[in-house]
Amino acid sequence: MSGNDEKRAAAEKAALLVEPGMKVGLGTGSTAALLVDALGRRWTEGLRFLAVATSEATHRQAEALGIRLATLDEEPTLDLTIDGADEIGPGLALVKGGGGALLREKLVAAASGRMVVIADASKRVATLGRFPLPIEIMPFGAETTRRRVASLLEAEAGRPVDLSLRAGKDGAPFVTDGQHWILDAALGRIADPARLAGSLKSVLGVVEHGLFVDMAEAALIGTPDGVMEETREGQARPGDSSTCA
Ligand SMILES: O=C(CO)[C@H](O)[C@H](O)COP(=O)(O)O
Repeated sequence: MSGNDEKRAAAEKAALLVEPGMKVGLGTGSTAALLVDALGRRWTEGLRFLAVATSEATHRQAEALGIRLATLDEEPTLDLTIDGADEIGPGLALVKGGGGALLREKLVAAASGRMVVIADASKRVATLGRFPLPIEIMPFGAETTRRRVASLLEAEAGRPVDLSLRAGKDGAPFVTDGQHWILDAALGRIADPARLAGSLKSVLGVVEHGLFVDMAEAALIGTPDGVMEETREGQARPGDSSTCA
């Protein structure tokens, strides 16, 4: 089974969690795109629900499939958000933001009764930090913010941390849907995600970071042996989407 097959299997399983009349947050990224495709097929078959997208890209995809969409301001309370992740660590702590949508992803997940993560098996890690941590910052005074973040991370890691401004395809800074920029921090290991999350939030100029702690309730992870469901408490079992509540 390839990584893409694993993503697809997890996404198809998660699509079965959506029930008639639900208000659903739709994530961003290649795994979330497979979910939106699966939900588009369910919509064609007659399932009716309301969706809030976590990015302009997901909004466009869902709109093209005919799925009914609202903004988070129109629907500030959602039943369920299903989203991908760059890393899934113990307690379902996540690193997200590889696709640059972390701010809207966090706002939508926080407005949801539950968040379910979908991913291929490569995303499961014993300790977060192998994937560079995205940190969304204000473009104004970006260099001053970068220096503040660098000194915080150096103090946390006990060594200088490589902190790069994410570039878009044209080489200019990558601009998020919220018109912000992103720093990617190569931490290697995040010993205490909750503590780092709190520290980063207090840095002037930081808009948001890609650590999602105590947000995901369950993960559906595609593996060569099928989709495994993991809960925040760490129980893993073969995925039965009907029990993923
Ligand atoms: O956080 C995200 C986007 O901001 C994505 O969920 C994350 O990058 C995973 O993407 P993919 O499903 O393509 O591996």
